[in-house]
Amino acid sequence: MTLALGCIADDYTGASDLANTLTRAGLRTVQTIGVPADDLALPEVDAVVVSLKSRSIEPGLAVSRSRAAEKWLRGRSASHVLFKICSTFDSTDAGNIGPVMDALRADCGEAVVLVTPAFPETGRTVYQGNLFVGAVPLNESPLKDHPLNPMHDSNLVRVLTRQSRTQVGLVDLATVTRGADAVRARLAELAGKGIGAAVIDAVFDRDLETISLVAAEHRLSVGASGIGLGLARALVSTGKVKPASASSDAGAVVGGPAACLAGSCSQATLQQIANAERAMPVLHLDPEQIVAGTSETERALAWARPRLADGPVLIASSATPEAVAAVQARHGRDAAGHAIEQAMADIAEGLAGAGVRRLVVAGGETSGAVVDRLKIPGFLVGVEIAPGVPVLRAVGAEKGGMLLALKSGNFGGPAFFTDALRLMR
Ligand SMILES: Nc1ncnc2c1ncn2[C@@H]1O[C@H](COP(=O)(O)OP(=O)(O)OP(=O)(O)O)[C@@H](O)[C@H]1O
Ligand SMILES: O=C(O)[C@@H](O)C(=O)CO
Repeated sequence: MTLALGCIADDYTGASDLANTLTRAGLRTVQTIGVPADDLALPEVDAVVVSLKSRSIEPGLAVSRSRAAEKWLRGRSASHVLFKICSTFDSTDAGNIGPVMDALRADCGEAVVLVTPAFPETGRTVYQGNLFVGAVPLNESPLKDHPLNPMHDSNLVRVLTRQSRTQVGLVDLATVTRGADAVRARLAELAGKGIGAAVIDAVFDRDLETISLVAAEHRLSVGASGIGLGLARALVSTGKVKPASASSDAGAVVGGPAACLAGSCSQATLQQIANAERAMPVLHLDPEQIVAGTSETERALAWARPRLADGPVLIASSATPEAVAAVQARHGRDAAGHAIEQAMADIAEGLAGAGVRRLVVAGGETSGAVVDRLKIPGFLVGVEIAPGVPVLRAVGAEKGGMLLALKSGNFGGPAFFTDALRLMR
């Protein structure tokens, strides 16, 4: 396999967002869960997105897993590797964006790494190094209340400086607007000063196209699906990849029972759950019971099993920022998050055992726990449900053919769950 583009994603929903973007731009793309095992049969593709669950783990572990993924991708001739992070730069001052970037930069000998989480299609833009979510700076957006990585600073030069060993510079919008040569000159200037990473402004897709023409000449970039789109377009426009048409359907019909699981506590997901109440039975889990280790999982499965024959069900742990803060105050942020993720994985396993073959999951960490438990090694990308969320068809012997949708917390319209199930036939 010879790859035109290698990608390492720090969570599974982000990986499917990127795989969707690359597929839509004409790259044959597969999403793998972790570094693929030698015996996993992969189709001939232009891009592989290796999904890691490395956004909120201990930085040393995030670094070692990312390096292993990079080694695998470079071993398949990927001259450029995109480290896919969240378009809202989800991370803490300890990492993991900076430490992973530093390690991958050292491995590939890059002088200065281009960094931009801009993804205009979903309202993420960067100006003067400040990340905006829609009309508001990151620190005023709902991300200030994220259960695992609350974001309190919109200035990415500052945020990345706190995480990285290298100095961080800025390529501003005025430079990007002057074109690729101006960006090259600015990067050379930064590299000359020993600055190893540059946050780059981008407001429109055309800015990302300019940035990506330059990024494609480098070995490494860090960003979200916006730069992924730019890189894909650069590969197609320079003739390095012959564009493939995106598949127009999700493949063979799977049928059978369907279910939705929500562990995301984002405003978007809370609204989508409220909307789903009108379309399907919804069970709200009790986080206190989960953390206390009682039989909340069995209660959920006993509730779901008799209902599955009548149509889809939704099981949610999602709660308001105030309720999340109360649970975290009592049990600790990581302990609560981990216990709830594992409960979701238990429930997913039980649902699959009850015959569910179509599963929608909301939340990156939640999706990671579920997909790991189901032991799915990778996905082919089907139709797009909403920007950044495709229908995924599992590959591999055990769960092959099963359909999933892994929704990033903030993505999708109010009717996301019913939209997804309509396309997952
Ligand atoms: N009621 C709750 N109280 C406390 N923590 C919760 C509750 N429900 C879910 N969680 C935890 O909150 C975290 C949500 O993270 P997750 O990545 O799944 O969603 P997200 O951050 O909205 O999605 P994304 O990363 O795709 O943007 C998980 O660790 C989950 O277990
Ligand atoms: O970039 C995004 O916003 C998403 O793909 C994501 O990573 C959310 O977890």
